[in-house]
Amino acid sequence: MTKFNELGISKQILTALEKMGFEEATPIQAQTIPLAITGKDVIGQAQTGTGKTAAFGIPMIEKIEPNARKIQGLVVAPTRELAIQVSEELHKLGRENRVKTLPVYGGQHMERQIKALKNGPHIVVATPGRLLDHLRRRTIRVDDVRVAVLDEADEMLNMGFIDDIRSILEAIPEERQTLLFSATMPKEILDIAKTLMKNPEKVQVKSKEMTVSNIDQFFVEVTEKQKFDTLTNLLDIHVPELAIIFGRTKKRVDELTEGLQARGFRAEGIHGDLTQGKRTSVLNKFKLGRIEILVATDVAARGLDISGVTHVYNFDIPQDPESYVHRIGRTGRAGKTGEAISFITPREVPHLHLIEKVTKSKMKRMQAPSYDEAKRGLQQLTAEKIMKAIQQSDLQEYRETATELLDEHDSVTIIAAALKMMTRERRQTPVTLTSVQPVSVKHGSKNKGSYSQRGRGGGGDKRGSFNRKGKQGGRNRKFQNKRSKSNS
Ligand SMILES: Nc1ncnc2c1ncn2[C@@H]1O[C@H](COP(=O)(O)OP(=O)(O)OP(=O)(O)O)[C@@H](O)[C@H]1O
Ligand SMILES: [Mg+2]
Repeated sequence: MTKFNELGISKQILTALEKMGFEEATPIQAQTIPLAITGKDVIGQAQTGTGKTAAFGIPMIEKIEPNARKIQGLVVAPTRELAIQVSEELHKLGRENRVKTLPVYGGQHMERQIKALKNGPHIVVATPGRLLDHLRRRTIRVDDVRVAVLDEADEMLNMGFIDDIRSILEAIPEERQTLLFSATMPKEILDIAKTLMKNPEKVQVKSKEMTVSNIDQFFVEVTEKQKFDTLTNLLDIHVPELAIIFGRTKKRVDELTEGLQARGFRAEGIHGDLTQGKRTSVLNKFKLGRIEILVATDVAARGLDISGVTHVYNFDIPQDPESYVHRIGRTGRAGKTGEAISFITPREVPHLHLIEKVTKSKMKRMQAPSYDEAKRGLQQLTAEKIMKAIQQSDLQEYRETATELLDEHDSVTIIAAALKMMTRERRQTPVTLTSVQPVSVKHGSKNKGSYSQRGRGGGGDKRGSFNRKGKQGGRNRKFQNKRSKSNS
């Protein structure tokens, strides 16, 4: 257990941390902050949701000279939503120092962005494509950048981004400090990383598993055709506060979203083909709880920190074990608990074992629930609504009719009828999705079954004590626990 004031952090940031409700440093923060404050290049690897943002954010803010209206810190992140989130967290950390942060990402108005850049931000958090655009147009100057961070570093150094990242880093003066963070760091990516840094120190908060121990991991074996009904059954039984459902493709996400909406769930989809306005509004609705289900491609797999996500469903199992680690890491953050449920078709069983092997974790088998179990789950929900009405509403004007009904039938019959009327029969809306091919372990690689172009991930970290004032989410815990136990 490390206090922040033992880490050589300045007074203003300590005040900011206090205001954010952070009481103790997490292990990755305790181990990387003092090192990075001395100016060393650091590669930091620790499990999802363990505070890597502040681990690089605090040393970066320490290096900012607020009186100089120049970009002194640059963070590169793989998605727009993550850039926005990281920028917000850095803003909170740097508030007492009057550090200005700006997210810069694609899909935003170029002119507006250029104007904001002229306002003199100290830190820019950018997605690679848009950042390169600005560098080419000379609308961003990185000559004064002292600290550069690659968040989700293994993703940023992967095939899709590596050339952009090289160009970006080449534009920054060589005296810079470079910090790389991620929950996963496959060996070959680590080798590339070292070529971009100066004698980096690798800090790996070790643990047995790559995944977070307070996420309960399950798999359900289902045929492709059974997947959707199984999903809605599970949702009715689990009653997530907020859930993320990952689908393999954009089309899949669209179809899943429509299907869930047709069955009466408050669900919306997010993927790369939507306009930025739509992406932002869907994510905001989800954060506010106006929708309870976010259906997503891997665009939402990394870094996003949304409190209240109690369940992650892999409707389609991901190709890469790393992707599995990041996806399920959208729950069980900052010491909270969560559940991850992966759907596996019979042909994908070997792939399941590969993921388990690489991540060094185990998924427990969960039986696909029956429709009757799901209906009981739904009835419980209706029962909760009735209990709430008893507690919260004035029922006086309904009493007369109620008494009349009781003259005709016994109370159980009347309540059963009321429950039936208030409970939606999901299966009355049939939904058929376009089938997708099962994921397969690719043979002929030295890795005993490699997956896509990436390599194997390394270890993870140990979750340390994680104290934060604030609420633990979850609605109607009592009912939920009872139900999930009987079904998992
Ligand atoms: N010392 C702390 N005490 C309490 N809460 C913290 C602390 N540090 C960070 N947090 C909170 O924990 C949550 C997770 O942090 P963060 O998003 O930085 O995790 P991460 O390690 O980057 O995860 P990922 O690998 O998914 O990107 C955030 O809500 C953050 O504000
Ligand atoms: Mg992160």
